[in-house]
Amino acid sequence: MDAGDAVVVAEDLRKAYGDHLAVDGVSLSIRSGEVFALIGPNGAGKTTLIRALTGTTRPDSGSATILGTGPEAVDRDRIGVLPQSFSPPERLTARELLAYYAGLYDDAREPDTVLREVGLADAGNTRYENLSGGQQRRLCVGTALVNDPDVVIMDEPTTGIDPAGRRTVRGLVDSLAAGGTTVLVSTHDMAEAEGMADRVGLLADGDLVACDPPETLIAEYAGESRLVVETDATLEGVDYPTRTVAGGVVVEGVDPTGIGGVVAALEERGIEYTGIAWSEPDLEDVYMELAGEVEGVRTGRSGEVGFDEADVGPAGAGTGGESAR
Ligand SMILES: Nc1ncnc2c1ncn2[C@@H]1O[C@H](COP(=O)(O)OP(=O)(O)OP(=O)(O)O)[C@@H](O)[C@H]1O
Repeated sequence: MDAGDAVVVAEDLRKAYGDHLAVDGVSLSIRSGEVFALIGPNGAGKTTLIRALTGTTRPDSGSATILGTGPEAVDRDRIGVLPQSFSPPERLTARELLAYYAGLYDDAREPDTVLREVGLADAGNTRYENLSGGQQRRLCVGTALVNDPDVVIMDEPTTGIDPAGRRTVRGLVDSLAAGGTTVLVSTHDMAEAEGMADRVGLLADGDLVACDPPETLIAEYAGESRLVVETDATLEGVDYPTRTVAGGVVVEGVDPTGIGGVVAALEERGIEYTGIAWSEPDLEDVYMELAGEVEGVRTGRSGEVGFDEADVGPAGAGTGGESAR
């Protein structure tokens, strides 16, 4: 990447709380107009990294740069930030609240335009405290966009927002990026990250363990598309490698044209099954491959990760007591 093109830059950022290293020497560079999604387990360091990048926490070492300057010196008119925890004045209506934040900038957008964008056109006169949790979060997203920023940094913008609202936010991010805005978001929604981001960075234990376009990560870490047969039986005589997981058998290396052959083999051998599911590798598989074991360690249940999560994941990921890494 051309260094001059970089809009948000972390260089060897490090931040510890006591003896816990929350961010352990992270370097990344987000270019102009790029949508970058940060993913990773709870406590991985996403918020700490975002706070260091936006100047709300001081890193112990390393540097953060936004639009060519330190976060404390960046032109506030050019940046929109949505923190993970954000408590705006509760007694203001949605419209008043956007007008209040708009008033903090030299140049700002019409509150009603922003209300429409975040799907709150009908809630302009409702006090913040009387909005639902998801509506409040939508409004908070709006406050980050009210100054028409060049760089938008949002920590879990869609947490608490319903599926249709998530699509709205995703559409917003798409149109921001189409207009040249640089966007950094953190999210626990893998489909959202995969769908909206040009690049995804996965943080685990304060380390940026992977950072690439979603399709590159999927090709590298997510394994093959696979067929999951829900059965108690073992599958003999199927022309593909299989592995038994909780609740069924994963048939690997089948392409869609091979599904019929597998079903025929099951019928021929009288193998009972309750369902068959086809699964394409996706970013959730990447997550489970690179960070899935964290949950097993935390819960003391390594190797017992649920069927939906790891068992339908890449070959060898989190099943049968194997390490996910
Ligand atoms: N102000 C703080 N004081 C002490 N420890 C902190 C503080 N902020 C964060 N931590 C610790 O730093 C680590 C990283 O936390 P952080 O909030 O950055 O994680 P995260 O990836 O954003 O998690 P989540 O997905 O749950 O939001 C955690 O172990 C957390 O307990």
